[in-house]
Amino acid sequence: MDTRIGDQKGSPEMAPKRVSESVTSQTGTTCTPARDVVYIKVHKTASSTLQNIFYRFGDEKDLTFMLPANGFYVEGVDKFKPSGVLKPPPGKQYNILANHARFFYEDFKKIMPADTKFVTLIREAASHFSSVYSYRVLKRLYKVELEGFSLNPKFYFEKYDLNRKGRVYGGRDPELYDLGFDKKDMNSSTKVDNYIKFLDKKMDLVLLTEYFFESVILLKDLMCWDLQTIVHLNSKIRVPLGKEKGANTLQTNSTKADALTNRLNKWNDGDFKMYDHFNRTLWKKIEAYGRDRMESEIAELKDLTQRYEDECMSGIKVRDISYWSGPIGLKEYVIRKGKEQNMTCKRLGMSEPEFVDYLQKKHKTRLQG
Ligand SMILES: Nc1ncnc2c1ncn2[C@@H]1O[C@H](COP(=O)(O)OS(=O)(=O)O)[C@@H](OP(=O)(O)O)[C@H]1O
Repeated sequence: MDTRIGDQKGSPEMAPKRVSESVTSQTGTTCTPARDVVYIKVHKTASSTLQNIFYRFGDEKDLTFMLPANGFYVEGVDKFKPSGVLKPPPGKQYNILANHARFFYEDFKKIMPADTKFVTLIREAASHFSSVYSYRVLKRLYKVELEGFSLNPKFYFEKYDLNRKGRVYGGRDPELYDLGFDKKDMNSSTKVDNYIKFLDKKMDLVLLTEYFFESVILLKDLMCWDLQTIVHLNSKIRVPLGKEKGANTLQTNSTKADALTNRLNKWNDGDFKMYDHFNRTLWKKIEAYGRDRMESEIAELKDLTQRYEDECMSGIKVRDISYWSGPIGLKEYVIRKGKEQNMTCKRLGMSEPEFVDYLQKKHKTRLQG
């Protein structure tokens, strides 16, 4: 396999493969890379790390993204709002949705090509909730720190959140909410169970944050992609700033932390159940894929990623987001001098806001013909 870190403008052997080119796997089977995908980007699940993979793939191949007309969110709280997204260029159909959007299966199914794959990424419930609580500074909404909230979540939820309407939500079972489940039904275990069954039927793959490497290898297999496509650098890694270090984050290795985790899991019992279900299905898929094969591909992916990082990046910087999200920053990458025009490096190093802005501009240029 040619793993040179190329630039689209470089010599032919360095150019990324055309979409229609087939890929031969290590087991010798041949397939044609899929290019139509709806990725439901659930908040705080490492979703930006995964999004960068879809963005790079689609941008390299000049595919058509379903992009918000403004900002990062595909609008629609109860139903999809077509006016909130940029239209496809004349004669084109959308290929990829990889922005935050609630899961409106029927609407997306109608607009996307027939062979579209549906995928999502979810995270273990308690650490997810704690990440959401910190990032969205939910102590401002609930007027209490995470620990206090966890002692009586129903009270705070019903007082401050139940009747609020909005795309962004962190009250109870936020992952199920992003995946389209109605927050008023969170109390019904039958409805939760049925919704998990529905997701199981509609999703071609549910990735798990905690097994990110295994998950992206399965994604590669589902999409018939090569290893380069799933190289990734981690995005939105929180860096505490100032003296509030550690506030509202889930500490590990203490009885107090275990008790908090248990309370958060209990409160988010829908997300907990959903994770448990898809944890089992993921491991079945890993077994079917072959553990040895999985391990060796993960090792190869890690090596390759390290090569990309060494060749493209000279270090990291911290984007201060304390103006809205409390005293935290997000880790971002600094492109090595001389690599600024190398599209492979540029795409890999772009943060979500930079990439969305770049894709929106590119899309609008295509709309003008
Ligand atoms: N590869 C990989 N594996 C495991 N965890 C990872 C990975 N990449 C990012 N992260 C963690 O994901 C959190 C950010 O999630 P998102 O990118 O979904 O955030 S956002 O919704 O787009 O704001 C954030 O978690 P918290 O620090 O707990 O908030 C990141 O540290």
